[in-house]
Amino acid sequence: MDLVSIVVIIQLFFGIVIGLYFWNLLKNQRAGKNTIEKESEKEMEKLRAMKKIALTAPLSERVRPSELADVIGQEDGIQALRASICSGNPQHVIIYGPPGVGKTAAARIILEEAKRNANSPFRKDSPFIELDATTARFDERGVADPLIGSVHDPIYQGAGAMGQAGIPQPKRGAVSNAHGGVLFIDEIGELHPIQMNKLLKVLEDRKVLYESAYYSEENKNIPTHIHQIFQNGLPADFRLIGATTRMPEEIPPAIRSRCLEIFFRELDPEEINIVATRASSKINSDIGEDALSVLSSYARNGREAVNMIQIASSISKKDGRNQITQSDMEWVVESSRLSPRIKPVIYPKSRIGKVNGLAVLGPSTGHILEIEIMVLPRRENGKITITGIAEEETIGSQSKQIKRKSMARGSIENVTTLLRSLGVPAHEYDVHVNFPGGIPVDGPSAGLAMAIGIYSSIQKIPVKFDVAMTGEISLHGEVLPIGGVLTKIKAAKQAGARRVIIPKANYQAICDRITGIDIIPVTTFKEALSLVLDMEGSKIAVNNNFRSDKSSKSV
Ligand SMILES: Nc1ncnc2c1ncn2[C@@H]1O[C@H](COP(=O)(O)OP(=O)(O)OP(=O)(O)O)[C@@H](O)[C@H]1O
Repeated sequence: MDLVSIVVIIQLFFGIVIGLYFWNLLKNQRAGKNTIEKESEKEMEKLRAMKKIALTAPLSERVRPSELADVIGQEDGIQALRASICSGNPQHVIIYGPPGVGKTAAARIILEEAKRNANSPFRKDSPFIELDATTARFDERGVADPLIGSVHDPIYQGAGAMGQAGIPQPKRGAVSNAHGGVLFIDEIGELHPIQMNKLLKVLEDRKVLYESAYYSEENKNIPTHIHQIFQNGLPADFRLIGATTRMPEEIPPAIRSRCLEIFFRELDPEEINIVATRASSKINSDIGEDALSVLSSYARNGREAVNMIQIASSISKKDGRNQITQSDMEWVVESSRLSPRIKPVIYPKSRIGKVNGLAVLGPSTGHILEIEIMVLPRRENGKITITGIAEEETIGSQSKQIKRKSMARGSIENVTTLLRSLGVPAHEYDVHVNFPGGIPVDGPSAGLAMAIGIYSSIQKIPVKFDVAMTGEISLHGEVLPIGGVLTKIKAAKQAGARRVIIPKANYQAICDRITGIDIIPVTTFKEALSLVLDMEGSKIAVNNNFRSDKSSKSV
């Protein structure tokens, strides 16, 4: 055998070995593919079977408002939402409000309403993308970010054909999915500060810019669309609607300044009843007045009302009835351990050292705040005790927080100095100011009420029972503006006050439209004093006082 034949045989041998190797590889690949296909077919079968099973939709879904008119009691908020989203130039929006009062419901409907306006930049197919900030977790390395999107680098397993070719692949996030439409972020106040900063950048640029160490402009393997995305960004031009149960001060100022701020309020019992009646009719149940009255004294919001109806109707239907009775509802209250909704009302009699202050709880819920003050002749230096307030408060955003001494405490020191300067010897007394009711009060807006209360206690003149008041007080006796004045006026009216004293600087044209309560703007403490002291009651009070407390000093 010559050398050539040997080489040919060796070549043939290696040819056969290599051929067998690739044939085997191909066979394995085919077998693998077949197995995957078979496996996938089995899983698809299971999925199809799962899809056929469906329980009835929860009542909360069946009664979800489908148009804005179905959202009860939020007329002011909805008007503002319409103005900001349905115009020819829609704005970003943040909706503040307590839980379960229709924020999400209204946000879900508003885009459809905007599309009906011929001048709206939203198109018929503009998307509505929803994201819950409490679950939108992200990876600090940018591997996965449901809000902004991320880059799938070729180092990751399962990067597919592109990954094997060393190509980084941008993955769209909610901001790009919402391009041309609305991005609704529920609980926007819970967004991680890094995500919030990235969102601000997207709002500014109206596109998302991606980076990857694996991207190179020179890489000819990278497809054109990926070059485009890395070089020009991925479009993300949308209008943001954020919803939050937090207070405006807790939301980063940078996002607030880019958004129109809208407030949804707590529903009152009559509105809760409307939500509940609609919910029961959706499930073909009747509900009587007495059952409704139990429901509305416990349900604090629309969601709670719907849930209570759902449970009560299950009980009645189990007994073969279509009528939800009072005892069904009482059973729901009892078994769910619900505590009654307290409706604060003013005390019906003028008293010394008792003043109706006003507070805002949460972003848009007002409360009447009975403040009680007692003065006793001082033992030493004139002690000031203040109870029922927050001892210190935290201000700022998640990224930067500052703790400071309670402003209510600081404000009472201003009050006693002011009273001394007006010739009222507050320093000759130990003063105790109490905010009963278990709500930790804070902020300077009770200053006016405290000053009136201390004056009343020292001079033994009762404060009119049907007047409520709010305002910060300066050392020179000016009544300074405060926040949430409209919410406070409504709370005063609901509690039965006939007059409400507010700082003049807070008076707005809208106040003229509020009926059922006199709104009196003041600029000074003295002005307020002349309006709220019950001089009629004072003679009786002074006489009583001398009988009961001979040791207290008369001034
Ligand atoms: N003002 C309302 N009018 C009619 N139905 C309401 C209203 N508020 C709440 N509901 C009912 O309660 C359900 C929950 O309301 P929704 O999710 O809109 O509240 P939310 O304010 O967004 O609360 P959260 O802050 O907890 O998300 C709605 O689907 C609806 O059935």
